[in-house]
Amino acid sequence: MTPVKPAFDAANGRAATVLAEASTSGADGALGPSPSLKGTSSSGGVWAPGSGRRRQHEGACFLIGVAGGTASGKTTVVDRIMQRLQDSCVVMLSQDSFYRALTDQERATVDTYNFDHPDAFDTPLLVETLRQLRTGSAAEVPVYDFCTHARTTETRLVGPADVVVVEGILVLALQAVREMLHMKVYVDTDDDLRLARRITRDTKERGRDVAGVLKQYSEFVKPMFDQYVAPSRRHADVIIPWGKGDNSVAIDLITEHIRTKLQQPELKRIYANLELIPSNFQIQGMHTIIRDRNTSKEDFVFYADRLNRLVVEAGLGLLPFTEAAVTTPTGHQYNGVAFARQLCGVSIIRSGEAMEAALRACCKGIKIGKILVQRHTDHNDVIYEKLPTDIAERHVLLLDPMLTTGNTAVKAIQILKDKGVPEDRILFLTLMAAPEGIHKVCGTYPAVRLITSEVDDAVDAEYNLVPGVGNYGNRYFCE
Ligand SMILES: O=P(O)(O)OC[C@H]1O[C@H](OP(=O)(O)OP(=O)(O)O)[C@H](O)[C@@H]1O
Repeated sequence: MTPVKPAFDAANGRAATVLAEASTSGADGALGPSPSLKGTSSSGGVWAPGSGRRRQHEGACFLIGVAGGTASGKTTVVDRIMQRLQDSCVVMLSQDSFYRALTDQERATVDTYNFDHPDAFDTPLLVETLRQLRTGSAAEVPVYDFCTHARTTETRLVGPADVVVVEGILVLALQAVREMLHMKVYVDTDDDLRLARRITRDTKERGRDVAGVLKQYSEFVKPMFDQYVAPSRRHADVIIPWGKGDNSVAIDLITEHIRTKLQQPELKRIYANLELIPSNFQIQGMHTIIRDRNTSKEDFVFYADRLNRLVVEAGLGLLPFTEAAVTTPTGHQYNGVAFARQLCGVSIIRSGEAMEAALRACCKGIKIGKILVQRHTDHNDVIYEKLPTDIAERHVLLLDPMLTTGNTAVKAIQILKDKGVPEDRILFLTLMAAPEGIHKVCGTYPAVRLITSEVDDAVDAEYNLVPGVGNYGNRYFCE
């Protein structure tokens, strides 16, 4: 195992140089690489500029995949992204590092070996490496020797990192890799331009002749591009048109998105459908009171109601609106918006009913249905439900102050879906949520929006929130 050297010195612009090395030694759109032309594995397509600096953001890291055809400009795009993220710890991985070692037979006929096919890569190892980096750990990356077409005995330790950028022709084409990525980028460059660049690069930098480049291009690179790389474009979140000049607008948008994500709490980075109400001392103070075992029932209800109101208002703020202009008493026009109609609430019995007053206070005369489900069973045990008959036509504010394992919420949401409510019309409102519950709800229903005022630490062995609030229903209704 060899720790990656902190090769990045952004201040003097070494980034581009190191990336170029990585690219040269890699087999991007490999043309049945001639060993002597592939260089050594010294850079191995692994670049870890951030390894010499401390992570700026704790927790899981943000994974970006950059795909595109051979000579499309992937490494330049990665270079630009990394240069703009100098204040974070960024690691670049090349898919080329994960080439499978050739068998003796494949090595004997290496000129006809298809380096552009998915089978050429050790995808399970790449996925496992990404999984480790994604959870905020370091990972050992294989070092591929392009002369012998085998892995060396060395590995390189990379990460932990705030951001990992993995580039390669097939990173969006391989489903298992794609599913690891938080952001998928495709570099879209005209085919003729790519071929021209490829010929120039391989003849000037790798000593090939034009006929050889064209032969391999037509036999392997182009067919694999058509079959795998080009179709993977549809999986991209961002497609960057990349021609002769840099597309700095696209790079700005991508890096701003990454910056935003890095500043967000870890769960918010993972789930776009999670809405965390921005914390302040008022909110923390109210949570402090309701979580205190010595708080009286009267105070518990008072401050829980205040928090409920905040969560309800935050949920209402996510509903669609229409433009509306009104005239003020002094005759001036005010250009505003009109609320969405067709709402209803659904409370999960019993604690969810404690949020009804807050919803009624915000939405006069709103219809509120009820659901009671059995907690912690493998079955969808609906014990009771009473829902508005036209619920499928409404936006639904689902109320429950505590999200623990997420079992109850998932069952309640499934009931709403079974009644015909589209997922994207369901807002789940809660005061406090455990990470387990957030994973369960946001992961199971990516279009349902989950709004919470605080994220708790965990769930204990008795299925209580940690630190939690105790038995919310008892404290609100009984004690
Ligand atoms: O995410 P889960 O692990 O499913 O747990 C969450 C459920 O637990 C609480 O109800 P509780 O069992 O305390 O019942 P109550 O509301 O009737 O008091 C809470 O109000 C949720 O309904």
